[in-house]
Amino acid sequence: MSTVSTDQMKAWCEKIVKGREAAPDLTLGDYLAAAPSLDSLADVPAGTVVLVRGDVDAKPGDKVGEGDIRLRSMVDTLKHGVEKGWKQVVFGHIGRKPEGSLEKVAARLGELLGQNVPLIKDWVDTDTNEIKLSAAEAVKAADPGSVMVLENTRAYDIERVLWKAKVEDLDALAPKLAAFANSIAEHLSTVYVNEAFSAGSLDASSVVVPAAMDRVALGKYAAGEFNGPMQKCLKTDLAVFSGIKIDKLDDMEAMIARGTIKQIFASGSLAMAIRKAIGELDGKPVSLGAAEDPANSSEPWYIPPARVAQAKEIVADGREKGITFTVPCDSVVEDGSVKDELSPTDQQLDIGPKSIEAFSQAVGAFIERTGGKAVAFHNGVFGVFEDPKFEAGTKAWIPELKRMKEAGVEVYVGGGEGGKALEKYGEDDWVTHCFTAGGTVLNALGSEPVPYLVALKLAADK
Ligand SMILES: Nc1ncnc2c1ncn2[C@@H]1O[C@H](COP(=O)(O)OP(=O)(O)O)[C@@H](O)[C@H]1O
Ligand SMILES: O=C(OP(=O)(O)O)[C@H](O)COP(=O)(O)O
Repeated sequence: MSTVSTDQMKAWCEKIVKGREAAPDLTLGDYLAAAPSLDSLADVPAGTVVLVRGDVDAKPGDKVGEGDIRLRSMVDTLKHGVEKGWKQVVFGHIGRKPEGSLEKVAARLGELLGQNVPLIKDWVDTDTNEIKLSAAEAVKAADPGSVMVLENTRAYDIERVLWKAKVEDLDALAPKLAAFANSIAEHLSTVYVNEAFSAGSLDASSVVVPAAMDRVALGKYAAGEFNGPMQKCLKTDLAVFSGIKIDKLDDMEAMIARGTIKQIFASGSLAMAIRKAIGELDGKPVSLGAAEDPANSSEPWYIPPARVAQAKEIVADGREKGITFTVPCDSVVEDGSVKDELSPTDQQLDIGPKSIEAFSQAVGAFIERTGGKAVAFHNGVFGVFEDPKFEAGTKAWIPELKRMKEAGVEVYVGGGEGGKALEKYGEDDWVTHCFTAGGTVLNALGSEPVPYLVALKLAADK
């Protein structure tokens, strides 16, 4: 059994927390080449306990097929383990809060696998961060070929301690994280599979537990997504960035640097930074309204001056490379009215009708220019689409994806809210492929490595 010392854990976590900074030259391809495949575990004998970090953040509906796409993504890997006679222990998070339960998820996994999938509710001693012996006994007593689920990892603080950790915090955190990982290795297993494609946060179950494992592997679904559709997206011609997370500008920069993008559509709240940048470059000042008022600096839609400066560099550099930028020219504000220019108190919550028309025309021009021989990647939503008052931009955009696909364009949709909008306003077959993950896809295509791939590489390199 592997045991990780506190110093080793500290060094491990430092690499995880630093991400790209720790290994600036590594690409997605390097991480994928390093991550062992499920087939590499062919010699693991029947009866072995195998940990599966699962993509269990799902809300199963009444029927199979509803709200369980991430659970279905795990079926091939889990069936493989059942056939091998492994005792598989699925663990992972549901939602952001500690209260979420995996009860429905375990039941739906049972339906998908055609076998009883029990939930082990109480499995970490919160004083010591070690595995409770009752949970270890339950796993030991399970039959070969069984599948169990451990209750929501985020119920325990240890799962979340790296989320906001800085390198200087690691002295205090390393002993606790080492205790957790070592206890899992001692009482559950040292064989670990990651089949949690969307779990891109710094959860201990994704990025720390591999430190104490003897064998690790990337699940079949995740490997297929990274090696298949993701590779197409790495060569996208058109990138659509939308939504509220302004740090997507970092990903835009990284994608542009890869050299294939010829056209960018920016929409939603984050597009305001690009719109202002274009205004400044072209001598036509643009107001961001409430989004540029420092009084709102703690709001998720606040756009700091540094982001406008970054957007200016992106646009100036992009134009030199021949990239065209399409951004909204009007906005829907809080009271539902449409404005070309925002007053200092207006908050932009959707794009207006002129912008909808402009994006549609730009899609037409893209299809004409490429003859449909192109790849398009879409991320995010064009407004607060959950509220009918602010859904028009997103609702009108989704059929444009269908239009592109029908013209021959390969259309990929990053999961997250963009995926939800496709579900709400379109059909699966309107696009070539919709990912089951939002953040992970942007990490893989953008500026930061996918944390769990970093951990699998570190484990494989041990
Ligand atoms: N002005 C806005 N434009 C777009 N989305 C917004 C805006 N204000 C708030 N949002 C919210 O941001 C979320 C989508 O943005 P984001 O989280 O960046 O997308 P994703 O989850 O696809 O990465 C949605 O819930 C949306 O309602
Ligand atoms: O829903 C998820 O990702 P997504 O919103 O990026 O698609 C994953 O469960 C990750 O969730 P997290 O962002 O709470 O770590």
